Amino acid sequence: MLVDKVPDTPVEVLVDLLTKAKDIAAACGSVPEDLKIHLQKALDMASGLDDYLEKMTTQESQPLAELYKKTMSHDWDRVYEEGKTKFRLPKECITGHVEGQTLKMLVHMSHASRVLEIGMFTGYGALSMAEGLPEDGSIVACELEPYLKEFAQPIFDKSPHGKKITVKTGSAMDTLKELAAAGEQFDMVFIDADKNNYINYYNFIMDNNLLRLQGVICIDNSLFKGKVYLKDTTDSNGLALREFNQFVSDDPRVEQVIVPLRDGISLIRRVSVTSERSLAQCEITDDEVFRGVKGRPVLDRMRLDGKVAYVTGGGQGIGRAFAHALGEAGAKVAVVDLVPAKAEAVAKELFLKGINAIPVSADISKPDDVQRMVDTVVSKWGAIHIACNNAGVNKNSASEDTSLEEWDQTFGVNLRGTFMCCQAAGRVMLKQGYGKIINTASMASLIGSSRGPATLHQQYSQIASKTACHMGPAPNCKGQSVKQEHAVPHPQKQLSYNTSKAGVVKLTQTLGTEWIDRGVRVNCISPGIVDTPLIHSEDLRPLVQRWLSDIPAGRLAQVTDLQAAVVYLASDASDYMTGHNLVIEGGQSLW
Ligand SMILES: C[S@@+](CC[C@H](N)C(=O)[O-])C[C@H]1O[C@@H](n2cnc3c(N)ncnc32)[C@H](O)[C@@H]1O
Repeated sequence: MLVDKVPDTPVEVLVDLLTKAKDIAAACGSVPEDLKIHLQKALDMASGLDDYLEKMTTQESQPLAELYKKTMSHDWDRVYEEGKTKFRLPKECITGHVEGQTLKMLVHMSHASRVLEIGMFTGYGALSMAEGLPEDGSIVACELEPYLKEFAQPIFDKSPHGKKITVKTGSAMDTLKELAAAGEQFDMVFIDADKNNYINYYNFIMDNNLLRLQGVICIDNSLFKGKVYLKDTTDSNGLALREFNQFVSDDPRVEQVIVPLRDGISLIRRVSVTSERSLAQCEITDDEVFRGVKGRPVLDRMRLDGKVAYVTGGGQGIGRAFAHALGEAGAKVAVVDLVPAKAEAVAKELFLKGINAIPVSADISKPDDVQRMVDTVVSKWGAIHIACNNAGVNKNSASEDTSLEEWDQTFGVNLRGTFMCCQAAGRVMLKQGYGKIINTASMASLIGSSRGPATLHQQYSQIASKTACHMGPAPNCKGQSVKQEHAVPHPQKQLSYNTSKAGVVKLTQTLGTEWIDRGVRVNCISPGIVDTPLIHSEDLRPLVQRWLSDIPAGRLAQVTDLQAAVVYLASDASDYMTGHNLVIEGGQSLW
């Protein structure tokens, strides 16, 4: 702790008072030794706290360290005397390391993507929060003094996170009015400016819905050196904060806690509008639309916390994306793949992200492997709530040349294998009285091949015969709905694949209706052409242009385009959906 500092927090005031008391005691011969020892212990206790917090808090980034140094070494009195700032700004205004890290973590933990700061000073808090934001997150920082924007900007520019910060100079209240008029909303608001206006900022934010549902307001200096609770306080800022804290504590729209970190940080959370206190004040239709089903707003109903899932073909491509999506939504995930190393690699990725995951190797065309997979998951986690049957193979050949071997192999995995997985997982789910099965079908279930000019057709047949891949759907063919004279040649000839995927849809529809009354929903996802490394091979590159011309969305699907669908179908939000084929193909099947 800096001894020459003006005491700025309750602990610093305490240290100051204890130091003075200790010095007096030391100078006075009649003070009992015990009292001196206790004074020293109290001083050690108080003076050690901030240093310890400082040391144990994750080190600040280089740009933040630079910003702190630049702020502390700047001659703020001179700046004021030269008329560059309207007010004399004490360098102690800065939030600093521990508080900056706290703000950054709050941004992270609240999953905020839009932040509002009222009172930026040299931007330490703004940059700390920016570091906690996702790449496309943003902060609006309000600051009265234009000089401070110029001061902070060069360091913002050095940080990869600086571009997330927009500084609005001028009166914060004017900026708030501007933001409200533009319909802006924020996930987190940090109020750290003129203390006597806190109550006005707070009320304006709440009354104009500048704070999102489930948003958080953080208030700096809410203990104001202890003056908020000391009886002899006459300081106008201390009194303003005291009144503010009381006002928030009585406000039925929110709940709050004051964390005694540094000079106090209040955390204020909008409570659900469905709280009895709030409801008493207005007339509303009090039903599940208003309150949410079981009190859960729609996005919460897509959470999968506590659920157990497996994903076959989880070692790469679509299956890997599904495994990540289900895990991110809260499920434990068994990553199943034919190739043990692939299952292990993806399970490891999930584990690194804090998701409980296990690898399972299984060939889903083999009944014993399928049963072992299901038994492994049940013995590990006691249930299967989500069965994601995604593994598949794709082979290409002209129908007149398709061998029975190719047909059987394709059906063995895509249809027979998917059936075996549905049956084995379904038996567990029927016993549980609950389950979500999501099969991967394909756009191929909807559309068929069309013929182009012979030369192109032959050329593409050769190229496309190399598109066979083990997992997930591969490129498909022209929609039946398109008249032949407009048809653009589509090269892939994959009768067995198309037919097997049409079978997956029928399997899904049949199981989906047969099992729904026992709590098991069965749906499938039909992806269009998915952008995989395979598609970018030299051989296949010429085909991509042709495919693109048939996709209204103007691009191939990314595996991430499919992730929300699997989470939705795995969640309670889709409980009334069964036997459905959810087609995600950028509109291709409609052209
Ligand atoms: C305590 S400092 C902010 C510290 C800052 N949050 C940080 O992270 O270091 C308060 C800032 O609020 C600004 N301020 C005071 N009154 C204001 C107002 N009415 N509108 C906008 N900014 C204001 C001051 O110029 C000062 O820079």
